[in-house]
Amino acid sequence: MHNKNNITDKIFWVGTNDRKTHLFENYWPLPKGVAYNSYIIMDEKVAIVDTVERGTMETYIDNIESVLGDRKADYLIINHMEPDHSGSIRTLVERYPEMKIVGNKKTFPMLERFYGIKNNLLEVKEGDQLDLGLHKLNFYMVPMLHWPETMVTFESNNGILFSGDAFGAFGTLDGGIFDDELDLEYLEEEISRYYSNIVGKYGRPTQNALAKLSGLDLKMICATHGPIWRSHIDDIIAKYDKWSKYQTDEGCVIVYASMYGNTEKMADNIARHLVKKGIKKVRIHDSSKTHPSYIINDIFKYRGVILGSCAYNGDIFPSMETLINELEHMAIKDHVLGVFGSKSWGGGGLKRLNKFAEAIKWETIEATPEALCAPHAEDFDQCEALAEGMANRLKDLYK
Ligand SMILES: Cc1cc2nc3c(=O)[nH]c(=O)nc-3n(C[C@H](O)[C@H](O)[C@H](O)COP(=O)(O)O)c2cc1C
Repeated sequence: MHNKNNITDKIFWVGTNDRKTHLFENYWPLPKGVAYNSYIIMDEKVAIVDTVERGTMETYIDNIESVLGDRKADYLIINHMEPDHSGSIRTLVERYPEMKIVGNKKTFPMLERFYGIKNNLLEVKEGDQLDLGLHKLNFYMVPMLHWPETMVTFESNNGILFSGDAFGAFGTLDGGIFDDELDLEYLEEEISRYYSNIVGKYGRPTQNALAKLSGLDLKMICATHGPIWRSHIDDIIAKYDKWSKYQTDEGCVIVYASMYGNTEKMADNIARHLVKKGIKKVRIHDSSKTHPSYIINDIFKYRGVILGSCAYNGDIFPSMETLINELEHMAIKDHVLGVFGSKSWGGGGLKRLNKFAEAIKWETIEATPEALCAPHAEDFDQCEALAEGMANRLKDLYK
């Protein structure tokens, strides 16, 4: 690394950008890549905070060496054991065998099982402090944000929170590392998509963590992915608060599964009536074309959700099955749901959507149109009734 990335005169970003990987966790698309952030605190004692995914390890080791020079690392702080952050631990341990590994009681069993490391451990618990000299590291447990062992590290002299995956984002750090150096408009969708898909299931633990950290005087938030927050701290905290309370705006996400266009026609008809009835923010997705991560991200934004599927071999169309499985698994709360479908004989799509409605326990709209082969006038009347029910409910909720 030719440029050292200073955060303060003694703290450095030594992370890496990954523009090669297509799918994060082998599932979530990365159109704008992802950064793995790691930090070094240079003091009487030297501490490294988190590591990077092993695929970018060579760059990472160069980055570390350009900051450390001949010095050795004294501590490695592990806020989170997921392999995109722990993947380089074994290499660091080989390089700095004296280095103490700092984690909590849930960190170390994972460290042993993943990497066979069981020596030189320093266990910390809630409220413990590690003194590096000028820098004091304070540890807070934030379980299930988004793993059981997750903790955060607060450097109290500079007001810097090393937050692990909390406040993270997809997207590489292109030329800058701070929020005010980067184009946040360009990254906006990647910030919310990271929250909704990676952290989104854990609304309650996120709320608990926000309450716990609310007393800290934060000057910077250094997450393990995405920008370092220093100019928009209040904004990102407000967003996390809103998202983790499942608060949404007036609007409706329509998702359809359609092979030959009949179910799609119904979706378009419903959208038209929604807009006519004053709902401006309408987003339509084809479940076979759009990855669930983008649909889930929209569902985290808007209160209304309308799902429609054709019947397929006695059941629902597979791409819609994938989406509703994921919604159920994530247990997203507080939406208004409408469902519709199409069939040519015994059906299957709408039946499955009705089962989903029971399981997810969202408020539902009464009209549930189901066309036989192609939608006809009476089906479009039902589509209008569904749109009207949704629009009225949304207008009522946001008046
Ligand atoms: C491979 C295949 C399997 C189907 N399976 C069923 C079924 O099990 N039950 C049913 O009622 N209709 C079934 N259909 C018919 C479609 O669900 C129906 O024609 C529907 O209107 C298609 O909607 P679309 O034009 O949006 O794709 C099937 C159609 C295809 C092509």
